[in-house]
Amino acid sequence: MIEFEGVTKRYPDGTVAVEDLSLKVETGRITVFVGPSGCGKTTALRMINRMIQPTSGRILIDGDDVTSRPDADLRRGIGYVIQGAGLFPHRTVLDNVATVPVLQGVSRREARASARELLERVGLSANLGDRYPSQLSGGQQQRVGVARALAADPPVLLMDEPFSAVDPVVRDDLQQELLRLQGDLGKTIVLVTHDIDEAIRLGDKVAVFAQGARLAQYAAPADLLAVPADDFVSSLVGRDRGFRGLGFADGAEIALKPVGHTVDGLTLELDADGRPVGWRGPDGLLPTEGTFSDGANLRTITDLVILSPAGAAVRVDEHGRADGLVLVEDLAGRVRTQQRERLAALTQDQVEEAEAG
Ligand SMILES: Nc1ncnc2c1ncn2[C@@H]1O[C@H](COP(=O)(O)OP(=O)(O)OP(=O)(O)O)[C@@H](O)[C@H]1O
Repeated sequence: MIEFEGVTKRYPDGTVAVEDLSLKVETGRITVFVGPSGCGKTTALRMINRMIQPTSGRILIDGDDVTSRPDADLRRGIGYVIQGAGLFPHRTVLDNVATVPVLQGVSRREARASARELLERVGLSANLGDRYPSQLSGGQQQRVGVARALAADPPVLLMDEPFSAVDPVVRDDLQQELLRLQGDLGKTIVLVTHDIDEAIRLGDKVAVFAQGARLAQYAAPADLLAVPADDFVSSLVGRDRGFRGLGFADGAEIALKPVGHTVDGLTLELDADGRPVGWRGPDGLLPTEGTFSDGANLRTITDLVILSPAGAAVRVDEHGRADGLVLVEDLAGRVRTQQRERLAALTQDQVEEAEAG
């Protein structure tokens, strides 16, 4: 766990970038600092690895004050990824990734072999290893930046706007890749972004900062969407928060209708193996517009219901065979209860937090 205890940073010109910040970052999870430009996100992040010294207060990693260890020793356990990757331009990709392990005494050969594996891990083909950073796309460079930060296998990873220099499509890929990687690695990640959608997508918990790193809200993304703490958070979270919140609601508990059910004169037609072909009705065959399977969230299912000519989403099993239908009314029933459940869970969490001190 990383703990900020009453941390303040006042720059020499008098600017108070962070004022009395207290916050606990959970081990093995992704915590996102989000907020408008200049609110103190980067300053707060860089105090963790002591690139910036707090004016007052303490930061503890697993109970140890970060000031109790030499900088080099501290940073060995903390990977750092920045916007635009910050790669060494005159070193090949492989050597960029191998830099820190070589500095730590790992043989060059061994470090390069692990670097190759790491490149594949972050979704790059190992044969890009001999190129120089300028010979890669922005998204590829960013992946190399992540590989380099992971090379020393640090338990903590700090990421400062890691994906903001790339276009939205690449950004989407990189975000997905980070979530996949984190599923394998379980690092303690602190990620700074000004993009609330990125925060909601990536964060296990999101710290919404106002000016001076004042914590406006610190909550799971689903809770930020369901119950923004104040107008500031509400305006940052933006529109459609109810609909976006459905992305965090499990679709497993929706009542299903049998596949043979006729909806508005339309019946689901199946092929010989039981896979959906389309909706058969008086006007011929209409498309199903997609299917969902176990694990789908309410947002996905709602989208399918809206797109379906029958107003029904088709569920399929692991072989692609239709095994149930979700009709508008069944969806509505689930949507009705899910916000109530979320509010009840929030209240329960608050009670437990209060009891824990
Ligand atoms: N070295 C410095 N000297 C004086 N003021 C600084 C310094 N670095 C940052 N600041 C100021 O501290 C405040 C917080 O800056 P910081 O970079 O932490 O914000 P941020 O939330 O990361 O912003 P952005 O999203 O624009 O990067 C800003 O008002 C900034 O101008």
